[in-house]
Amino acid sequence: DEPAKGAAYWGAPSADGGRCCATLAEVRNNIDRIDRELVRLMAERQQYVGEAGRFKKDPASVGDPARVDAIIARVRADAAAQRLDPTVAETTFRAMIAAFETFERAEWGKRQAAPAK
Ligand SMILES: O=C(O)C(=O)C[C@]1(C(=O)O)C=C[C@@H](O)C=C1
Repeated sequence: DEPAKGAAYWGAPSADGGRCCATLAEVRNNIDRIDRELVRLMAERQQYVGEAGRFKKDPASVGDPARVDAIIARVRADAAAQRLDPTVAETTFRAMIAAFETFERAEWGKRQAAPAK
């Protein structure tokens, strides 16, 4: 694939300073690269979420709406500063945290069933 010579028609600079993308395959290669990084970071996040569960007295205490609100406020501000649509950021993080809460509750239950020696 040859790179596009000019900026994206919808505004400059586009992705990679207007150098990307001449083809849909080029767009998707970049999305795949970014997704691999996101998965790596989510795996690291999951380890800390599991740790957080050690400080909760029961599975019903796993969810902490005040903490979630604080995360969302920070994420929206960070998103705006980095030109990520804040609504995309909030929707993604709310879904991610909900999934991690389910994970954290399950881990809590596993620890009860098989406590560390
Ligand atoms: O900070 C915590 O207490 C967590 O358990 C982590 C986490 C998160 O995924 O960030 C998950 C559940 C809570 O609702 C709040 C935040």
